[in-house]
Amino acid sequence: MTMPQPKNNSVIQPDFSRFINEEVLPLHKMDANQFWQDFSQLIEDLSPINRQLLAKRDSLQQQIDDWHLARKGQPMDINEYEAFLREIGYLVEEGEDFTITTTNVDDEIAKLAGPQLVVPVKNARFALNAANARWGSLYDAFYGTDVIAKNNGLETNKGYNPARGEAVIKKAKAFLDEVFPLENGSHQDVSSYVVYYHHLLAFFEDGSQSGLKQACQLVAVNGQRSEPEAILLRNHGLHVEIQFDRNGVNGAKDKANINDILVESALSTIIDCEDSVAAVDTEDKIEVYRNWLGLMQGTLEASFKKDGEIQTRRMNPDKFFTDLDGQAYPLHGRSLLLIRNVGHLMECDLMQDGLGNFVPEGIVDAVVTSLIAALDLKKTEGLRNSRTGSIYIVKPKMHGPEEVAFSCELFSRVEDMLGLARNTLKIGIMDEERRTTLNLKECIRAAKERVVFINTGFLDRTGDEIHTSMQAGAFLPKEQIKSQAWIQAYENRNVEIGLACGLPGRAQIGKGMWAMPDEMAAMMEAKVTHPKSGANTAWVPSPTAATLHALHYHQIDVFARHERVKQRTPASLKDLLTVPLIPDNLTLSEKVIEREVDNNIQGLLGYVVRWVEDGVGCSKVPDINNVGLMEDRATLRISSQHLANWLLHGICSRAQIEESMQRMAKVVDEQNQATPGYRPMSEQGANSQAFKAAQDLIFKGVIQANGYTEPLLHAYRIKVKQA
Ligand SMILES: CC(=O)SCCNC(=O)CCNC(=O)[C@H](O)C(C)(C)COP(=O)(O)OP(=O)(O)OC[C@H]1O[C@@H](n2cnc3c(N)ncnc32)[C@H](O)[C@@H]1OP(=O)(O)O
Ligand SMILES: O=CC(=O)O
Ligand SMILES: [Mg+2]
Repeated sequence: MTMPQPKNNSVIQPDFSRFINEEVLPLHKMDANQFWQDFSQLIEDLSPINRQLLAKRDSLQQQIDDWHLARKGQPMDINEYEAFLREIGYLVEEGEDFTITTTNVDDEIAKLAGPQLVVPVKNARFALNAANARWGSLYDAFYGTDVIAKNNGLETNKGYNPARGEAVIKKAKAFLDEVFPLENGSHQDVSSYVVYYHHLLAFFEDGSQSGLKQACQLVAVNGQRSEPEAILLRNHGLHVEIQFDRNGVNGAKDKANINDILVESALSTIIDCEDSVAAVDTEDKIEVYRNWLGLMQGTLEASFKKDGEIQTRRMNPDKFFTDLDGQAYPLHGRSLLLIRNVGHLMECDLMQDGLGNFVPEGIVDAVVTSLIAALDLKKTEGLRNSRTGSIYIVKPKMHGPEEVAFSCELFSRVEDMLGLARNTLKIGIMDEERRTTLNLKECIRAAKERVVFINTGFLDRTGDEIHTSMQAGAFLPKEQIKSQAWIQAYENRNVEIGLACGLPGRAQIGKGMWAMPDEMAAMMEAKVTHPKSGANTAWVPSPTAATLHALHYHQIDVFARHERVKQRTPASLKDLLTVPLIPDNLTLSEKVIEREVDNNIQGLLGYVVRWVEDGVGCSKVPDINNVGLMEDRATLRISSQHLANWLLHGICSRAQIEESMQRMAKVVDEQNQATPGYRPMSEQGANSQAFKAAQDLIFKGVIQANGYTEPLLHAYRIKVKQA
C-alpha cells in the first residue's frame, strides 16, 4: 500500500506514517493526505523559528560566560549584573498587571487542591496505575510505607503482621478524628455508622451516638442507609470513602466493619513523554504515542506477573454514589491526565523536512499528542478525560516569554490543523529555567488565554542555575545549594506571581517532585510546606505518595492561605540573582569534596547505565547513604553540571573524577547484579557505552547546551540500539 506523502518533499518514517494512518486517523475519520500536507507545512513554517530560539539561548549563554570571565576573581556586583542581564535581553521589562483568561478548565486543575502524580508514558503498567491513582487505599498506604515505623513488632518482612494492621487502623481512624471529627467521641470507638436523613450517625458500644461536628461533610452513600456499603465524606473539596464489609479481610475484624478507607489521591497525573522517558527513535516514539492513544481511548491494558499471578490492568470506571436527596452522585474514577511533551531542544527521526533536516521533536509531539487527545473530546460517555473540552499539554524547559509565545503559536497552528476551537490546547508552564523564573510574569502573559499551570520544576531549575553561571565560580555542595536564598525566592515568587496573575480558579500553582520514593515518613513531614505555601498542587513519584500527600490538603486549606501570601513582602529579584557559589571565606574539606564527588558519580552512573543500556528513563538509584533516589534527566543534569563545574574551577581534579568513576562503576554493577542481562560497566571497560556516556556528560558538561543531558544520552542509546 502506498502511504500518503506530503508534496513538499518531506520524508516520513514508514512505521510512523503507518501508525498514524492506520491506528489514529481512522478514529477521527480524517483525510490522511490533508493531514500530512498540513503537518509538513506546519513544520516548514515553525522549524526555523524553533532553531532561532535555540540559537538565542546559545548567544545569551555565551554573553553571560564572557561577562563572568571578564570579571574572574572579582566579587559579583548584583546591580551591575542585573543591568547587564537587562541590556542583553535576558531580563525583560515587566508590563502592566493582568489576569489570565483561561476557560473550560476541569475542576481538578481550576478549583481543587491535591497531589499531581507523574509517570513515564512508556511504562504501560505504571501509566495505568497512575490513571487509576485518583483513589488510593489509606490502609495500604499506611501498611506498606514507613509512615508507621517498621520496628518494635510492627515489621513488614514476614507476611501479614496483625500488630501492624492494628496500628494502621488506629492511625487511619485518627485521621478521621482529625479531619471529620464527631461531635462527641472518637471514630476509634464507633461500632456502627448509619445515615439518617442528611446526617451521619455514629453509634458506640454503650448505645450512645454522635453526629459529625460538621454535618455537611457527609455527601453521599452506597447501599442501605441503615447498613451502608460505603459512605462518602468531603473536606476541602476532596472525598474520602469509608467502605464497610462485615466479611471483608479488615471489615470482619473491625468493630464498625470498616474494610478500608479510600482517599481521593492523584487529582491529576502528568503522563510524561519527557524527562522520565528514554525515547530516541521512531520505534520508541511510536511506543510513547501508542500508550497515550490507549489512555485517551480508555483501551490501554497491561498484563504482568505479580505475586506469582498474571494480572491484567485496565483503566478504572467512574464511581457512583447516591447523594442525601437520593440523586446520583457520580465521581471521576481516574486522575485527570495531562501530557508532558518534550521541550524545544531535540530533533527526531520521525520526519525529515524538505531539506533533509530532522524535525523538532516538540513540534511533532504537539501535533501527535493533540491529535490523539482530541479523540477524548469527541466522547460524551464512558471513560472520558476532560469534561470541559480541554487538552492539557505540559511544556517543559522553555526559556523566557518568547519561547512560551512560540509554544502558543504552535498550539494555535495545531488547533487550526485539527479543527479544534481556539485555546482548546492548554499549556502547563514548567518554571524550571532561570530565564523563565526571572521573567515569569511575562511568560504567563504570553500564554494568558491557555495557561493552566506554573510549576516549579526545581530540579531542572537547579541544573540551569549551575550551567548559566558555570563561569562565575564553584558552586556549593548540592545539599547546600538547596538552602540558599535564590531557591526560596524562586519558590515564593512563583506563588506570588501566580496569585497576582489570577491563577486560582483557572489554573494551578504547582510545586516540585518528592524525589525519595521510599521515604514517606520524611515526605509527610516535609511536603506539607507545599500546600502551606499556597500551591494547589505538588508532584509525587507514586500512587502511594499521592494518597499520603493528599492528607496534607485535608489539613491545609490552600485557598485560605492566599491572602497571607498576597500580604507578605514579595521575594526579591536580588535574591533570585544571587548565585549559590562557595563563598570566599569557606574552604571545603577533602572529605566533603570526596563524598560529594562520589555521591554525584554514583547517582549519575546508576541512572545512565539503565538509560543507555536498557532505555529506562526513570530509576530509583541508591545514593551514597543508601537512600533510593528518583533519578531522571533533570537530576542527571544537576549531577553532571555540578561535577563539570567543580572540575572547571579546580575543586576536584580529572584524575579524582576518573578514579571515583572506576570505583562507583563497581558499586553500581553490584546494585544491578540481579537484573537479568545486565552488562557490568566495570567488566566492559572502554566498551561500555553507558560509561562513555557518563564520562562525556561530565567532561563535556561545560559545552552541553544549557547543561542538558539528552543530546549525549540519545547519541549513546542509539549506538546501543544499533549494535
Ligand atoms: C524532575 C522531574 O521531571 S520529576 C518527573 C519524572 N519522574 C517521574 O515520573 C517519577 C515516576 N516514578 C517512577 O517512575 C517510579 O516510582 C520510580 C522509578 C521512581 C521508582 O520505581 P520502583 O522502584 O520500581 O517503584 P516501586 O517498586 O516502589 O513500586 C512499584 C509499584 O508502584 C507503582 N508505581 C511506582 N511509581 C509509579 C508512578 N509514578 N505511577 C504509577 N504507578 C507507579 C508501580 O506500578 C508498581 O505497582 P504494580 O506492581 O502494582 O504495578
Ligand atoms: O520537571 C521537573 C523538574 O524539577 O525539573
Ligand atoms: Mg524538569
